Amino acid sequence: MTAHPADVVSTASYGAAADPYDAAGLSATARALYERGWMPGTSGNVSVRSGVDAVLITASGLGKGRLTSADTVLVRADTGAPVRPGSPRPSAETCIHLAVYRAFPTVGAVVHAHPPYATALASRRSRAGGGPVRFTDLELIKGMGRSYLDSIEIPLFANWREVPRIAAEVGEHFAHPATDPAPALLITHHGATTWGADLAEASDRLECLEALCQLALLIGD
Ligand SMILES: CSCCC(=O)C(=O)COP(=O)(O)O
Ligand SMILES: [Zn+2]
Repeated sequence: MTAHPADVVSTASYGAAADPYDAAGLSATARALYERGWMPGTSGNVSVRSGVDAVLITASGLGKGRLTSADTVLVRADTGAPVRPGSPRPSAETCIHLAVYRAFPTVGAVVHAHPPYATALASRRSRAGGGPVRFTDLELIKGMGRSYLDSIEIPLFANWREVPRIAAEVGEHFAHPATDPAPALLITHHGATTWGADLAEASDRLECLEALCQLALLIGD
C-alpha cells in the first residue's frame, strides 16, 4: 500500500499503543474506496484491531478521499471511548465495528462503505419484506471466505437513526451465529460492512460483495 505524502509527517504523532502503519493503512484504504466511489464525501469508516483491548478507527465526518494517518483514533474495544484525550471524534459507527470484533475474536479489520449495488440490493430486499440477502451458485461466493460453491446469506439490518441500536442488533444476531457465517452484513438504505483477518482481506470481501450484489441485480429474480 503506497503511503500518502501526508502520512509521512502525521504518523510521527502516534505513540506505541497504535502502530503507525495501521494508521497509514486505514487512511490509504479509505482513500482507495473513495476513489472507487464507495465512500462518497464523508461516508464510510475503516478500523483495525490494536492489541487485545483497543481498535484504531477512522475519525468521524471527514472527507474519505482526503484522509491521512492523523485522521484516525485509538478507541477502547469495550466502550468505544478514545484512549487519548484530545483525539479526533471517532466514527459515529464505531459501535458497529466493536460489535463485529466482539462476535469474532479472530477478526483483525472491519470496512464499512456505501457501495451503490450493495446499498441498492439491500434496500430492494428491505422493500420486499426484509430478511437476509442470499447468493446462490455464483463463483464469487468463494471470495467471501467460502472454499465451496453453494450459497451464502448476508444478514440485513434496519438503518435505525440511533446507530447503537443497529450495533445492538448486529451483536444479538452474531451472538448465535449460523454455522460458517458470512464475513459481511448489509444495512438497508445505507451500505455494507465486511471483515477479515486484515485490511486486505476485509477490502477484498467488500469488493466481492459489491460484485455479487451487482450480478444479482443484473440477473434479477
Ligand atoms: C455522509 S454518510 C453518514 C454517516 C455514515 O453512514 C458513515 O458511514 C460515515 O460516518 P463517520 O462518522 O464514520 O464519518
Ligand atoms: Zn455508513
